[in-house]
Parts: sequence; structure tokens; C-alpha cells
Amino acid sequence: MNGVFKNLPKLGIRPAIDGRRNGVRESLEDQTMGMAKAVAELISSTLRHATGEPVECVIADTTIGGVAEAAACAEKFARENVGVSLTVTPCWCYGSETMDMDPLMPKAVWGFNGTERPGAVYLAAVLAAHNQKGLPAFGIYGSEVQDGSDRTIPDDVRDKILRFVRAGIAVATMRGRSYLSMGAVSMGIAGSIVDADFFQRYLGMRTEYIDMSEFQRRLQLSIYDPVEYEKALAWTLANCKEGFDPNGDKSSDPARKRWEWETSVKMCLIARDLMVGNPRLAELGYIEESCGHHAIAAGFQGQRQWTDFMPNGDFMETMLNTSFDWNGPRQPLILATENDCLNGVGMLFGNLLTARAQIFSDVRTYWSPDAIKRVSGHVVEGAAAGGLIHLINSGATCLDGAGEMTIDNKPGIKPFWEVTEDDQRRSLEATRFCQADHGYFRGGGWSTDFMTRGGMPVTMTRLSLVAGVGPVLQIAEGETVALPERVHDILDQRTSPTWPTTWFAPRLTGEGPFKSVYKVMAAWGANHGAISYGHIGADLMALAAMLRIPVAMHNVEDEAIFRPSAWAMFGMDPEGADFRACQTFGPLYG
Ligand SMILES: C[C@H](O)[C@@H](O)[C@@H](O)C(=O)CO
Ligand SMILES: [Mn+2]
Repeated sequence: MNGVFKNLPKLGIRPAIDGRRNGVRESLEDQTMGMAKAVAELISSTLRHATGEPVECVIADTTIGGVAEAAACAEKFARENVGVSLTVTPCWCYGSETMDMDPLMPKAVWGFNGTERPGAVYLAAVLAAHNQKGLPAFGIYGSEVQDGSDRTIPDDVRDKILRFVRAGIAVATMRGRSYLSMGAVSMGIAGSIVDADFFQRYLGMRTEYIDMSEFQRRLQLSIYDPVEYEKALAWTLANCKEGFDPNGDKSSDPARKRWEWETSVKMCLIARDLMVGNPRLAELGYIEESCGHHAIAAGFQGQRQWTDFMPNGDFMETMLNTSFDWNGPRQPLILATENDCLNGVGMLFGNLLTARAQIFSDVRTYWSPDAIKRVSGHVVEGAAAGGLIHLINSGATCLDGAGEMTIDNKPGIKPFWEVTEDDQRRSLEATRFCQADHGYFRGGGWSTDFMTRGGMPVTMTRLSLVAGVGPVLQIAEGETVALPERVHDILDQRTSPTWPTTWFAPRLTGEGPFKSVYKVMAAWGANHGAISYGHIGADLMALAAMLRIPVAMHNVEDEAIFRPSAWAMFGMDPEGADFRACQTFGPLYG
């Protein structure tokens, strides 16, 4: 695998048991350990980290019947880098004596729904103990009674386990890594005010800051791998086709454009090396630079100081966010344009939950059906019947966002290890690299231009910081829409036609901001959104609850929502209860 971060967290499985020897405990050992093994098999065969490695499981050495065995299990988990804990049991056990007490570990308990032994009674008792002690845990309990001899994991239990583990692994993967701020605040965009306190207390992450002059230093002193640079440049010139130049008679001459390509490619190598290091730099005598900043996400300010005289960051941002490059398929890195770290966090959540490349966009225009008809004569229908949101941005959208990869005969974005040569070729062919608009970017550069294929299920998310509340998350599931080329061109020409477009139709529910597409756009918390392949709203909500980030707006169906049991104790209006629970428990890392 070409994953870029190591020392990945594991799932720890805790088989809890009734501690009474001389009959009861012995009769339950096999069934209890069997549940743990079944979960381990499910996870390792189903879930992968964003790096592509399967999620590994660690099972306690013995079943846990009391506090000594709980402590032995905790020691084993610490040794084995367990970051998420799942307790399983078919029977009654002693709640506060067997429970996992680690406050940082996302937790769940699966109580077997059989009636020979009271697994569900333990589940209720131990969840009560978690709630009483302020250690939120997710409760998992199948809806149908299983026979005591049944060793299968029912579908509803399976879905909950997978949702919990995906979100828990995302929490544990972020912890201890960093966000690298390359530059400072871009054009007064609040999301690019990189707030160390938020990253530290809510995500357990460090924030690293460098000046954009570090790019200049590395460019001027050639601090990058010259061999890879030649390979990357040749690949780029052969595969990245130039598109429309919006600068008319003010367009740059071919020599300048060639220099902008060269600089853009060098910037890709430099940004990647800054984020995750590169052993080749040590061989070249740059040992400090070879280490990188341990960054799981980063942002590039770009506008204005840099872009007022240098090529913009668009090509760099696009390529790092894409799941392939001149070296073939590889783990996408998360790089936010305009250093909008809050949108970067949305992308990071999406990437960790799906192991897929992410789309970064400006949330630019709401086009009502009437407005589309007025300017183009076209009548929208189907998913677009309520109108569309034009997602478009100069940088940071992955090439995967063209939707040229196919999943189940529909446009999709694949995990990088499934990306084929044909997928790469199609994505590149659907994309044109347009000379930057010099009105915005005096230093030029190369923007990515495509229109996302229609019918792709996507989820748009946004994290916002709100004074007096803290971070809140917004989630809108929906799908992409392909407008006829003529209609797209008419609408696109009014904006920045050299940038990539995703036409987004959020799924309307008739409730609150999801009464209309206009309301979704009007309620959006900032100028940007992070767009992930698939309908991942419920996973995002589970993740947000683990981090104690309330969800201010979503269109996820009730049945899919899965939060720690304590959330039910904060009242019957789910949104209000979420805010109260998050406030009461406070950020995961204090
Ligand atoms: C070129 C412009 O400055 C754009 O980059 C700007 O409208 C934004 O993207 C704001 O998010
Ligand atoms: Mn923007």
C-alpha cells in the first residue's frame, strides 16, 4: 500500500462475562469469545484505514469477569496501540467492574439479544454506568431475538458495529497528528484563521505553521527530489491538457507558461514533503526537511501575497487531493485551498470515514428551476427539480471529483487501491487545466476544469466555529447532476468557467433548511463545503458525537442516526439534545 501514515490505531475487543465460576462462567466462555472473534473477522475483512491497510483487531487475552481482567485488558490495549474499544457479551456481567474506563477511547457495547442469558440487561446496566460516570458509550442491541447457539452477527448489529468502528478509527487516527498551515489567513476567510485550541481540544491534533516563504526557499535552493521532479514534469506535460485561457490578449507567452508548469509541479513535491516528509531529502543532505510535519491535513494560503506574483496553488492542491499521480494510485493527501482549515477538517472527516479523495468547493450559486429556465430555456427535473447549487472552486478539488470512475455502473469515487489505469486516464481526459484568470491571480497558474458526472451520491459537510458554542457541523446528503453541455456552459460562463463544477442537488425532506434547495444554500455556514462520495451523514454524526461536536443541520433519516446512549438522556428533541450533550461532556481532549 502507498499509505502515508504509520502506527495506525487498532480496534480492541473486550469479551465481558459473568464472573461466577463453577458453572456459570465456564458455560459462557466459548460463546463470549466467539462473539469477539466474529467481530474481529467482520472488521478485518470489511474495514480499511485511509492508508489502505485493513483495520486490525486486538482481543483481550481472557474474557473479562471483573476488574483485574479489565485492567489486564487495558494494559494489553495500551501496548498494542488500541484506539477504539468494543465490549461484547451474551450474558449478565458486572457493569462498573468490567467496563472500559479510558476517557479518550471511543466506546461501544454489543449486548447479544438472546433470552437464555441477559446480555441486554448487562447492556442497559453498563450503559447506565457509562452515563453516570460521564464516559459516553454507544449501545448495540439487535432488534430480533437470536438463539443462544447462533454465532452470526445480524445485519442491524453489523451496520451499527461498522458505523461505530469507522467513526472511532477516524477519531483515533487524527489524534497526535497535525494540521499544517502553509501561510496564514487568505483574504480574511474566517475558516483560514487556524485555531490551535480547536484542533487540540476537539481533535487531539497539533497545529504547525510555516510561512509561504518556505516554498520560495525550497524553490530557489532546489530542495526537492530532482529525479522525481523530472518524472512528475514529464507525466504532467504528457497527461494534463491545457484548456481555455481567459486572459485574451493579456495571456502569458509560452515560455512563462512553461515556467508556471514547472513551478506548479515543484510546488506539488514541496507541499507533500512539507506534510509527510520524504526520505530522499535526507539522502540529498536535507535531514530536517526529510522529516515533514506529521500532517494528516494541510492548507495553503495562496491568495493574496503568493498569487499576486507566483503561480497559484491550484495544480498542487488538485494533485495532492487526488488518489493518483505520476507514481500511480496513492493515498490522497488532504490539502485545503485558501488555508480554510475548517473545510480541511470536513475533508479529513470524509477521507477517514471513506478512504476516498475529497472535493473542495466554493458554495457559489443557488440556481432555481425558474432562473435556469430564464437564462437557458432548460427545464430541470428529477433530482434537480428543486434547483441546484453550483459548487465550484479554483483549487483543491480532486481529479476523482470528475466522477469518471464507475461503481455499480454509476459515476463514483473509488478508494485509491481500486483505482485502475483506465480510471486515471478517464479522469485526466475529462479535465482541462486552464490558465488562471490574471484578474484574480496575477502570477498565473493552472486551474482544474471539469463538470462532475451526474447521479453520484455525495454528502456535503461544513465545520464552523461559532462564538459561545464552539464547533458545529452541517451535513447535506444529495447527488450530483449533469446538466446538458449547452446549459452548463450558459450557467458556467457567468462564473469562473476555468474552474471545476459540481452541480449539487441536496435531498429535500420538507423540514427546516431541507424544505428547499434555496434554504440549504442560505443556511450553509461558510463560503466552502467539503464533498465526499456516498451518503455518509450518519457516519459523520457518529464521529461528531464522539468528538462532542453538535450537528446543526442534516438530512439523515432517523433510523440511520447512531449516537452514544447518553444522548437519549438529554431530551426528546434530537438536535437540542445533541447540543446539550456535547456541551455537557465537553471536547474530547478537554
Ligand atoms: C479567486 C477568488 O479570490 C476566489 O478564490 C474566491 O472567490 C474564493 O474562492 C473565496 O472562497
Ligand atoms: Mn474559495
